[in-house]
Amino acid sequence: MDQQGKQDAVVELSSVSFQYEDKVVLDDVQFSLMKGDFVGIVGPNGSGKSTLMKLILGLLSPTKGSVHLFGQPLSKFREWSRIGYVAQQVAHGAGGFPATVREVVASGLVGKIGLFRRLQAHHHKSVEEVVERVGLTAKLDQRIGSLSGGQLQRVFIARALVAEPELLILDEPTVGVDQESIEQFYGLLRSLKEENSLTMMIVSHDVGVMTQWVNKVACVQQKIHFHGTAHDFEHNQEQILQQMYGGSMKVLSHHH
Ligand SMILES: Nc1ncnc2c1ncn2[C@@H]1O[C@H](COP(=O)(O)OP(=O)(O)OP(=O)(O)O)[C@@H](O)[C@H]1O
Repeated sequence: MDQQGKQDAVVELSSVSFQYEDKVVLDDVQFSLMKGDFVGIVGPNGSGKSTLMKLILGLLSPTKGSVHLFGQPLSKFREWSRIGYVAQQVAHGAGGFPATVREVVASGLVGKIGLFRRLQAHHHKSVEEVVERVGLTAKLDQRIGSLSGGQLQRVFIARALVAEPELLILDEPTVGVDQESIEQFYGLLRSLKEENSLTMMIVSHDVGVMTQWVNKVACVQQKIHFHGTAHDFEHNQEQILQQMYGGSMKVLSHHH
């Protein structure tokens, strides 16, 4: 990659290997995420997708190779508020949790303003604006336990966005969300991405729907089996998925 290319890389993994004790999970992986990309990560269960994300989030360090975030090596990187993360949700896991939408979204500011500082008026305003943006103003002071799976997911997106990250990483965000809400959810992600010039990375098992919305796809199974445009993925997907899933996978495509 040339120098200009490197400067535009939000994430860059060079020859990265990772193993848990004696189990090799990622082997000599090259992966880059360029500014403005919306990348979908595809791979069978246990193929290393979450591990890849944890390496990018600095939760794990590579056994070999290097990770660069916004052009800086992982070991030096401190600007974690530039990265927003929406973790995998256990469907309706928030059931009895007593916090309100406002409180959960405000908790996304902790990394930026510190745990024990009080929220200022402009922080409250940011919370209200982002809640409005995800269409939940009417629920602002309701407990999250009373929300549907799709609404809850939007609360977690708002929490990740309130600190104004440049990179948003989503792990299986559509689990427990009904089909109609999934389409709306991707539509919302796309507009948020455009409005905020976000770079996004999403892991989803729902390959047929996800690949309709992203512009790049990376297929992970210990190695990166494919890393290219969603268009090229779509044209070669039978072959790519056959190679990764051994023929046990059928993809249902949705066209808009
Ligand atoms: N803390 C750990 N200690 C040991 N092995 C682990 C640990 N975490 C994950 N693994 C193993 O590493 C491999 C890759 O796991 P990873 O969670 O990255 O896969 P994944 O592609 O995200 O899977 P899924 O689609 O099921 O979420 C799996 O075989 C898993 O069992």
